[in-house]
Amino acid sequence: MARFKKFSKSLIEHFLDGGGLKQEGKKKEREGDDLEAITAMRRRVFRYEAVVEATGKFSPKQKLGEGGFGPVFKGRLEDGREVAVKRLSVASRQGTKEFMNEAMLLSEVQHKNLVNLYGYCTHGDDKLLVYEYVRNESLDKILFSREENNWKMAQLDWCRRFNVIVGVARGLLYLHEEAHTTIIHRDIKASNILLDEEWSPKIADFGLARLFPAELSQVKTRVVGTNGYMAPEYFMHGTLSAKADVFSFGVVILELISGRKNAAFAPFPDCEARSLLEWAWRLYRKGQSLDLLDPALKSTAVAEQVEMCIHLGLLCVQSDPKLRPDMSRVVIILSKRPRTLEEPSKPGIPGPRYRRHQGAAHASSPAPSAARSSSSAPDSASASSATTWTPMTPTN
Ligand SMILES: Nc1ncnc2c1ncn2[C@@H]1O[C@H](COP(=O)(O)OP(=O)(O)OP(=O)(O)O)[C@@H](O)[C@H]1O
Repeated sequence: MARFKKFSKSLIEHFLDGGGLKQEGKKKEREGDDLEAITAMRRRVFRYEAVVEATGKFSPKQKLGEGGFGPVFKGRLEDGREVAVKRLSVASRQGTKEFMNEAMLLSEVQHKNLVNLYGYCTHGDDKLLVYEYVRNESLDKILFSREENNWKMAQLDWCRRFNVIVGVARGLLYLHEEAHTTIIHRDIKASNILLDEEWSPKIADFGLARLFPAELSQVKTRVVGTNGYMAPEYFMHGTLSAKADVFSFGVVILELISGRKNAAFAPFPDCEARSLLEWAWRLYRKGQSLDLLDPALKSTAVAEQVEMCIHLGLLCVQSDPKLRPDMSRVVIILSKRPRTLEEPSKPGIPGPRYRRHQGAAHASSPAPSAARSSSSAPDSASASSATTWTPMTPTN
């Protein structure tokens, strides 16, 4: 942890200084560390012209999508590698420091269930992140835009969906407990889970991730997140712990099983629930969990596994973060499939990308991410008529 802090700070200073090495007054050991780190970093710095060429001058035809930090373009580098280039929009108000933060985090963090950052570059106001291109793109496109993704949807049978659950769990465990420092993703959702050519999941978008001091169990911080996935304690009070990711992961499990988007859940005949989580909970209590199943999974589902995953999903989305399992327990549950699991308590109500307005300090003009977000009103169950809601800005 200490090493990473030192590493980050010195590299940010180096780049903000236009590359000048501040060697004066630094200890030899630190100089060695810095030089090693800078060399590693330089290897990852792309020429702007190379990125422009790879993406066909950021051709709209090569645009893969657009998130809170700006558009993402598909490209091919001179050496043949396919890449996804995230062009951070100037209007996103993300500063050079944050850009460096994401770039450094990702280049340090390597796991088969995390998207690999090949490199990055800056050019004037332009800041670009160059990622490996993940062939089957994001889970949300497959699950929630089925018509355009018919073929991919047909490939996403139960066995593959189960593997996605397991892979994302492993990726998150790595971030929370195994990486050189604890990293809370903060924005786990279907659009941040990419699927490779073998349908293996890779967690994307560490733009919201922050270094999280291992010695603290939780910190108070600004709230950033996405409609339908945010843990209630995080969006209501800004209380962030790894259990916020566990909550979002639970939402993803239930979306994968039902094929329904939590944020766009609309009650249907005979469904009294107002949200996907409530629906899953009610079915579970009636012993009818399997009714949650996406009809597209009927022929491939393994009933016992599906039931266990629904149970696990409900444990993850419990209102009280202390009751949610941590990711190491989640991975154990998924691999050992214990016969008995504790009863889940009522699910929490996920927050939108907005938070309760608590005075002038929180008032800010809508950030592009919030403005573009499909979220609209806060969840009715958690909103009071006297409450106003402020769009969240990206972390800075
Ligand atoms: N490495 C990648 N490989 C393939 N497709 C990608 C890659 N990265 C992003 N994409 C595609 O680009 C789209 C936009 O990605 P991005 O991460 O910017 O936004 P998002 O996750 O949808 O939203 P937000 O930034 O608000 O969280 C994704 O939905 C995904 O389909």
